[in-house]
Amino acid sequence: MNDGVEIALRHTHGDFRLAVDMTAPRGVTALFGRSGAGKTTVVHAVAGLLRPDAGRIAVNGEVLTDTARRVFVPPHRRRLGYVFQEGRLFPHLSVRGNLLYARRVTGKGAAGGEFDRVVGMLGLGGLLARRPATLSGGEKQRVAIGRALLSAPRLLLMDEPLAALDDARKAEILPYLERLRDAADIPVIYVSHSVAEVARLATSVAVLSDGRLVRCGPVADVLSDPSAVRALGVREAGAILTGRVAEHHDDGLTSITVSAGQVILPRVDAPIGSAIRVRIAAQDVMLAREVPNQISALNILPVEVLALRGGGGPGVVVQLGSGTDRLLARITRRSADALALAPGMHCHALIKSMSVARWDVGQQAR
Ligand SMILES: Nc1ncnc2c1ncn2[C@@H]1O[C@H](COP(=O)(O)OP(=O)(O)OP(=O)(O)O)[C@@H](O)[C@H]1O
Repeated sequence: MNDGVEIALRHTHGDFRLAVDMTAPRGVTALFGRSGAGKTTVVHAVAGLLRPDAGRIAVNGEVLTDTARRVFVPPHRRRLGYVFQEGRLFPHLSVRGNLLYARRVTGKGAAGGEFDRVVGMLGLGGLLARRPATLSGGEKQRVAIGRALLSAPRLLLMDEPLAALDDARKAEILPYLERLRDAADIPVIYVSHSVAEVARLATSVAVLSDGRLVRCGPVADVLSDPSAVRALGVREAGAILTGRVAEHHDDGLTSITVSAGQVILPRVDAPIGSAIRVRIAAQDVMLAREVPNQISALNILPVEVLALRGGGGPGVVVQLGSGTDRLLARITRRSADALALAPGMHCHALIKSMSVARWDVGQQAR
């Protein structure tokens, strides 16, 4: 059967028109867009909370909505797990009671081994006897995710699950979401308007703008695509470097082996050999024709200019090949002209170690 979610939708809310054709493969597909882009409308259509004017939605080949054939499976029969911004746990039940709730209602759901697996994956073992009122926001969200998974869904919908949390709680829950991404064998649709979150968690990303799909594909491809920068936001734009932890140094830095060499970052809390991904913001990358000497930036990677894209303003976005990864650099047009940057040219990308935030470094299974 088809692995993933096929979404073809046409819908009008007043002046707002949604027209989306996309596939969310297995893994985490981020639905990214600014406020009002249409993300929630897509999620509601998938959940069966909205009947689109026209469209077809199928999960692993099973049709849930098909307006042409008058198919509309009601929400409660779609077997989807739904995680909202707020955990929406039952206050009168313990964490264990909340986790087992879906099973009690549907009579289906996970068997004992699955319960233990989900509790282990989300680190809920020590919380099982507690009531929701005694949990932090991040803990509540982990319970909500566990409850959704234990209803044995064929698809997990997560609608900005971190939006209500402060940065510290977000940072605490992200490693669990990474584990979920790497362990889940169902597609996950994850709504977000944070590029940093998308870079950290997504396998694929669909970028929505004004009800239209601007770009859809593997996360590393989309985040390094200069034509997606406007929709992602120029200040937030940045590409993903993948690598492995090579060495932890005594001065609080960690060396990472990447396909084009090594980069040095502030301490990465992961064992030697761990596979990691790092978001490098486009505005933190400088370019040089020659290897500069006597410069404070610790990271100098050989790169090839792949494309340049300017807008109406003084800046240009340069897409760079760095070994098998891609980077983006956002520099002034004046600098691009002074360096005579052109596709095919080899130069050097300079990245300050300290410009990479802890939040921008994530772990992945491989
Ligand atoms: N039931 C409705 N009736 C009329 N207009 C609606 C309805 N639901 C959504 N809209 C409009 O459709 C557009 C898309 O809304 P939607 O909630 O899908 O966006 P979003 O990307 O999820 O935004 P946010 O990040 O703010 O939640 C908005 O202009 C919104 O006002």
